[in-house]
Amino acid sequence: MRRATVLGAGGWGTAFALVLADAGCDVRLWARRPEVAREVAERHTNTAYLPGVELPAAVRGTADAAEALHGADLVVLAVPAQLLREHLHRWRDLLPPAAPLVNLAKGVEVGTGALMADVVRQATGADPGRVVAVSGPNLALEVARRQPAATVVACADPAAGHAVADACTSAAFRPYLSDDVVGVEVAGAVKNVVALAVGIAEGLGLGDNAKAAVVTRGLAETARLGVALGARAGTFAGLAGAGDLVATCASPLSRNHRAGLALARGQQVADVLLPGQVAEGVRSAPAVLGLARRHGVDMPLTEQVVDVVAGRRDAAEAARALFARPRTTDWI
Ligand SMILES: NC(=O)c1ccc[n+]([C@@H]2O[C@H](COP(=O)([O-])OP(=O)(O)OC[C@H]3O[C@@H](n4cnc5c(N)ncnc54)[C@H](O)[C@@H]3O)[C@@H](O)[C@H]2O)c1
Ligand SMILES: O=P(O)(O)OC[C@H](O)CO
Repeated sequence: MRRATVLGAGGWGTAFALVLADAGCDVRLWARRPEVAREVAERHTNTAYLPGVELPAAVRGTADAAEALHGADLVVLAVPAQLLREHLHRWRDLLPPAAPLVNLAKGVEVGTGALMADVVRQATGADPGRVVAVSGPNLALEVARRQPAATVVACADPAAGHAVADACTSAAFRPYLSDDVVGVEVAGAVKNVVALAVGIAEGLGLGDNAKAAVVTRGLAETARLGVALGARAGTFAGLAGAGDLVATCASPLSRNHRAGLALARGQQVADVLLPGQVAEGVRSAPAVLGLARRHGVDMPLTEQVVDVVAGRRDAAEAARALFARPRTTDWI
């Protein structure tokens, strides 16, 4: 039995811990708040993030990072994107030297424009072959309820990718492998921005044709950015690209989708999230746009989302501005 440590006990960290346990791993789940760690350890639940879900006995909760990381064969990072670097600095000396470091966060770092795998490498000094990204259409509550889901495990080193995929393959969770870490991470980060745009379109009552246009043009600008950063275009047609967009943009479970709806209705994003929950697109959107501008990539949807989130432009005006753009070519 492999020993896995999940650092971060929000919705996805906890659901992924359940998947690892179902796949036969012995799992330590680190929670920042001692009361969450205690609830996981004593009652096998994390009701704040995954109501109605019972965790397997093989998932053990702790608020002590040293205890969580001792002897780990696999380390899963499940903290929000903007908090990843500072947490890794804190944990650096506790990380087992050879264990793969698996990032679950979907975002771009504000200030540096770094993708999460770069943050992991920079903050830990880990070799790129040890850094793994897991991303796909994986709404945490569905995964925790063991509703079937597929994902992408991306790593520059196929052996590390296979080891991580083995550790998280269960009857209801099916990983696909990739070596396109940049593509998988760009797809995951930008889909949150596109989901905000879809939520905004829905909140404005624009209809399904408009939402389909936002999803498709959103995917086109995601792929443009990814390719400029060295990703393969095909990655964006896969689970981490089109797959995750379909799930996130269609589901009321998506926090980014709900946040977009709130913005269109003039509500605050915080009004539609649970305390401590994150809608990563809100913080990452300006970082995505900054990255795109540095690489000369046009991202008109992201540009409008950034302005709406910042309160510089109202949602209806943003939709009109997109329709008033000069005609362009379909894909990509
Ligand atoms: N929830 C999903 O369905 C899902 C699926 C795939 C990927 N993800 C990604 O996984 C990452 C983690 O999301 P999640 O859904 O597990 O989180 P969540 O939104 O359910 O909870 C937020 C997490 O951040 C922690 N947190 C909040 N403020 C903090 C602070 N100041 N310092 C330290 N920790 C703090 C909370 O304790 C909690 O663990 C995100 O990047 C998200 O995009 C989420
Ligand atoms: O709830 P969201 O919007 O963060 O989306 C969750 C996952 O990323 C879906 O794959």
